Amino acid sequence: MTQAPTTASTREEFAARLYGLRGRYWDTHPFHLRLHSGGCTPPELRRWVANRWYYQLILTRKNAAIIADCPLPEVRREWTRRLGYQDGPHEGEGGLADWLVLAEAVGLTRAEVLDERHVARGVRFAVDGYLHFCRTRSWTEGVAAALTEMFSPDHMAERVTAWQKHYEWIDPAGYAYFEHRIPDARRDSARTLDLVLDHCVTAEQQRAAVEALAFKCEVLRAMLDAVDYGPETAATAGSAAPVGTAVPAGTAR
Ligand SMILES: O=C(O)c1cc(C(=O)O)c2c(n1)C(=O)C(=O)c1cc(C(=O)O)[nH]c1-2
Repeated sequence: MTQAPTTASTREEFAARLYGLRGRYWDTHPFHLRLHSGGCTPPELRRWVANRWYYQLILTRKNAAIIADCPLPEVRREWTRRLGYQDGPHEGEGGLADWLVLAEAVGLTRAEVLDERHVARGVRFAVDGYLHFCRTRSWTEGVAAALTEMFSPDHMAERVTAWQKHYEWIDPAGYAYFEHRIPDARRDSARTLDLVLDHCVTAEQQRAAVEALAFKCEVLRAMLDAVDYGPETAATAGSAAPVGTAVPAGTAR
């Protein structure tokens, strides 16, 4: 890792340091590459969707933690908009509801998503780690961690195109989440970057912000490592192996 500067960067230099983490974003993780090239089986695609649910679930809580630490009314007012995004104004609306529509579109039942039976332990630890980070670090670090949003719109758009091409069996109603999220993420990420550039002005604050974004990239990649590893979860560990995963005796895994 390159050494952080000991003096504060200019606004432009600091923005370049944050953008410099682009290569660590999860779009180039081997699982995403396979997913977008049509190489995933239906159960693998379902596993991705069921595990991402766990990430969606903590977003409102981590945003509330950021607000709880922030002493500035103008920032709190702005970040508060995010609190309603996943939960929506009413039952059946908002990001979580859209994610459940996606889950059904790929062949999962709501019950098996809601009871988290497919959530891999590595996904749980990574996502819980992100929530813990936002609860215990400064609000500026929490906001900086959300800057993966700068990299996400193009990746989400590519996902929709790739899935429509390679997985025609997915019900198109499932794409509502991404259709809503892509324009919002484009708009929000520009504002999030301004907040970080405006409020991280010392060398130490800027170093912490860059590290927060790097940490978030690791959280996302760790989630995919766990999804890629296979279907074992707390619900299946120690019980008979799920169909199709049995390893013949004497075969190294
Ligand atoms: O589908 C994706 O690839 C993707 C990535 C990310 C991200 O980069 O963290 C988010 C989302 N989607 C998303 O839908 C979302 O609401 C979101 C919120 C945040 C955040 O950290 O505050 N990231 C993301």
